[in-house]
Amino acid sequence: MGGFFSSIFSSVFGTRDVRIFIWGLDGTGKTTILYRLQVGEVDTTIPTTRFNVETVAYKNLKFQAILYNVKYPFLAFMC
Ligand SMILES: Nc1nc2c(ncn2[C@@H]2O[C@H](COP(=O)(O)OP(=O)(O)OP(=O)(O)O)[C@@H](O)[C@H]2O)c(=O)[nH]1
Ligand SMILES: [Mg+2]
Repeated sequence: MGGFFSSIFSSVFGTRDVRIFIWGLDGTGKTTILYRLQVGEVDTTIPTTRFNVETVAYKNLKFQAILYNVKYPFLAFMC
């Protein structure tokens, strides 16, 4: 799934600066999507606790991504 979405992002966003919110259960490919855009192939990922925010530069696209693991209560995301 990570590979699929990284292809979609690169073709849709063009040159605009955007902020995206990616949410899903653990192990569903959220971090892989970003790493595929940043470094290409992805060997291993470290599970994210609650959420993390990353700035990604890919070709002429720069965006900020918030990765949120929905197994944690939403209030934990706000803290
Ligand atoms: N086969 C396959 N494996 C994938 C794909 N995307 C991710 N994975 C694998 O699924 C596992 C979990 O991917 P992550 O990107 O760490 O998942 P995550 O959603 O960030 O997980 P948390 O950080 O725990 O919330 C890794 O071993 C990835 O290599 C995909 O499109 N195809
Ligand atoms: Mg992750």
